[in-house]
Amino acid sequence: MHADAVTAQVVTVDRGRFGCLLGGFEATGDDLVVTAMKARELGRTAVVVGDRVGLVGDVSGAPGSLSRIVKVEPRSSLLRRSADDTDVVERVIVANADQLAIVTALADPVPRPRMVDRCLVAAYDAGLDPLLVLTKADLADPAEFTAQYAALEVPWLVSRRSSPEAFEGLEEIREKLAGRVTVLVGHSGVGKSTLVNALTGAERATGRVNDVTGRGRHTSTSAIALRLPGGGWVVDTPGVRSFGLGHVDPDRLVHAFPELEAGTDECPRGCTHDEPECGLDAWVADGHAGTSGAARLESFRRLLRAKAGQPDH
Ligand SMILES: Nc1nc2c(ncn2[C@@H]2O[C@H](COP(=O)(O)OP(=O)(O)OP(=O)(O)O)[C@@H](O)[C@H]2O)c(=O)[nH]1
Ligand SMILES: [Zn+2]
Repeated sequence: MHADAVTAQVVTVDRGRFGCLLGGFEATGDDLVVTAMKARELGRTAVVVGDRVGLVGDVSGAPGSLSRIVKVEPRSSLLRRSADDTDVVERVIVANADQLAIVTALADPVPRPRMVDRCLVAAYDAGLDPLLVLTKADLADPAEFTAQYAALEVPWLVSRRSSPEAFEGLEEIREKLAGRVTVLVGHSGVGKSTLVNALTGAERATGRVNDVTGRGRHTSTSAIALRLPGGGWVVDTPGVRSFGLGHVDPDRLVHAFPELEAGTDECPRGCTHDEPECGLDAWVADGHAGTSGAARLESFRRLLRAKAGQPDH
């Protein structure tokens, strides 16, 4: 069936219309993005940015042309979220990414470690390598923040504005993103748009993918893929404002806290890790989880409670 389908990869989703890059992310040469809709035979199968798809029909990309997605290839990874922590219904955001860059400002707005922890859980759940990108290092010293994640061994990079138009740290960030598909998530105001513009700027000037995908017109979109001039792709997530974790099994939550996970050997059978008998308090008190162990244990327990629909205490 559909042996003649043309291979493409989804770069935008907008109200039932999918922007599909012919040849996929690896394609070189002139990018041709074709507009497509889902074929009826796909039923309720979700199609998201990053999905590798098969297209039939008009794949000319001519204005007004519309082709049909008849096939969605198996995914190597899938970034998901739920509407809130008690909602088990998941929404898929991005398929086939390699890396999740959690963009956090070091000041203005102040970093929110619990939000970072939440994103780390989403990364581990999705099978993506986490990366912390700390912006606005011109306003605050990164040392205090990075100390909190020292025990975790999550790689981190820093950027700082050195003049109204120039940023330092971009080269290291480019190197880390080169050849990979990286999803960027971050709270409003952390400088994510500034970063995306700086990273993809050269490409934008020559107007290729951005011309076709027209970022400005897609303010309602949850994700959009943009080519990096040095190879690789970034997926911006302007519409993702929260990371509900209702779909993540509580038993798997602890994997996102590797410096705590080893301590669960000391727990009673069936421990919820939020009860007086839990072995993690002693594990942290003995210093096994580093200097930020207590804060991370508190963060872990807040997530457990949020998932159980319990208020924080
Ligand atoms: N001092 C300083 N300011 C920065 C830096 N990066 C970005 N900003 C500023 O921070 C503000 C927010 O940046 P944006 O890029 O719009 O932030 P955003 O994360 O995309 O926020 P939304 O557009 O609300 O999603 C802007 O005024 C930027 O000029 C930086 O490294 N240092
Ligand atoms: Zn426990």
